[in-house]
Amino acid sequence: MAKTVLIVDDDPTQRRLMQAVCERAGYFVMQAEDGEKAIEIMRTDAGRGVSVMLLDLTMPKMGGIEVLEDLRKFNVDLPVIVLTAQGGVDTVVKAMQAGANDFFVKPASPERVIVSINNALNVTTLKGEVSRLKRKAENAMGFSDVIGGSGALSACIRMGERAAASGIPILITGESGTGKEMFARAIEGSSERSGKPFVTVNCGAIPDNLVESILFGHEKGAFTGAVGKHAGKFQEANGGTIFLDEVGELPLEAQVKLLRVLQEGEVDPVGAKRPVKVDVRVISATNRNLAEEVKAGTFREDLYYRLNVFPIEVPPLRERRDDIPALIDHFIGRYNAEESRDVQGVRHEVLEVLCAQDWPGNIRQLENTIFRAVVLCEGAWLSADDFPTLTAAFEAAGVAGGPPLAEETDEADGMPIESIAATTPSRDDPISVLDREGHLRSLYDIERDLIATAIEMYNGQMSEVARRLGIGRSTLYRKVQEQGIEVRRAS
Ligand SMILES: Nc1ncnc2c1ncn2[C@@H]1O[C@H](COP(=O)(O)OP(=O)(O)OP(=O)(O)O)[C@@H](O)[C@H]1O
Repeated sequence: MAKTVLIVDDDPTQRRLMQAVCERAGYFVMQAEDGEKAIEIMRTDAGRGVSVMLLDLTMPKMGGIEVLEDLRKFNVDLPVIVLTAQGGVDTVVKAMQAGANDFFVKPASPERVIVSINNALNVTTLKGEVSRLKRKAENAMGFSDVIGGSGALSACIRMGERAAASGIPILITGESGTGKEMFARAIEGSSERSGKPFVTVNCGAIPDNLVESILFGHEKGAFTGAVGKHAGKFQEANGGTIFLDEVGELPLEAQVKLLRVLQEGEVDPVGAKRPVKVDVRVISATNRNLAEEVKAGTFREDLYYRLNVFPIEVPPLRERRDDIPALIDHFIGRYNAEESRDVQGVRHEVLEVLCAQDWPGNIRQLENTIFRAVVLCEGAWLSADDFPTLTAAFEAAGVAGGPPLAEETDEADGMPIESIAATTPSRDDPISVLDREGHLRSLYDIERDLIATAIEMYNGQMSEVARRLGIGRSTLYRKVQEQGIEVRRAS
């Protein structure tokens, strides 16, 4: 999703110029004609969508420094880039002291403006990523780290929040990669055990003969190879939480011992004379049907009831497709930060195909797909070419790869532009409202054809195109960007 820039300037010409520069780089734009209006916007819901502010320092009524000071009282994080007519050191120092992130002296080149905005956004993303990793390292992740607001996920989050408020044993079920461990971490981070140890055990990955010693510990010499005393995962997790992933894979003997830990709150290290008291919250997870395992005799019924006191089922991604755009945005931000890349988002038509996939490997698969796409991407927006494993899906949807969006220009720059959309109709082929089977085409498709036709008819004169279509130029640029209408300079 494109980020939004709020332009605050009392000069309408400056605002229009900046708007054109930002929109050409793929940003959404909001405008405020004075400082008071800017503060008003930032205090509303619309302000929450703003990612960076371009702020003129010299304005009547409320100057830029005053705006900054006011803003920092309720929003310390928003990156603010100040514009000044005079490059006096004093003014710049004052602005930086008031919390500006960067400055430039007017008139600035479009490249300078965009580099400054991109840098500010990259710093925000990096800060977010650092704080997420810090929370993870400190076992203090919360439900705000769980991305997605679909109905299916929200219900799960509400359950998780309730469970976090008590010490009740939780069984998280769901397909592989749906985020079961992430939920377990969010539960611990939202509970009074936040910041305490969080120990993950993949029960399916431990050899049968070592399960007991790894979970419950052993004394020196308890068995051949036990050269030293070992505390085991439960003692390691003392005071915090143990996450037993794939709990259905535990051998029956270990299941008996686990039941004892849950009932008595103590572990029996192998070869030890006395049990050891532990205070551990148990969260277990499985992608198997444990009730079936109980019927088949491979999982103890008493342990099943003990673990399954508070079940939470994390739905597969295909049942919460509404979450896909936000997850993609999140992963683009993460991999931009990790790989020092500057990908802005996904082209609209590409996003549609991504949302339509079933993602059998769930969020893990989506995450890895975005990681690879960010590394492959050569432009600012992820295109079909960046998803080589989904070529067939893009072909079936009629989505072509193609070069990255070229920089647009308009009549103000004295350079005509021409637009070529995959579906651009010619002038002799008026836009049809019906498809080949005689059914109504979607509004989206008709609109895209109309815009492409208008750009072609009016030779890329964007003001004229916008006027003819009866929409603002910023809306026109946004639609061109969103609808993947390729725009390139005429030769
Ligand atoms: N809601 C979410 N928001 C952001 N990232 C998520 C979300 N859910 C899962 N992830 C990410 O997806 C990846 C897989 O998640 P996780 O390991 O929690 O899944 P799992 O269900 O425990 O998988 P498995 O069953 O294979 O162990 C992780 O990198 C995790 O950070």
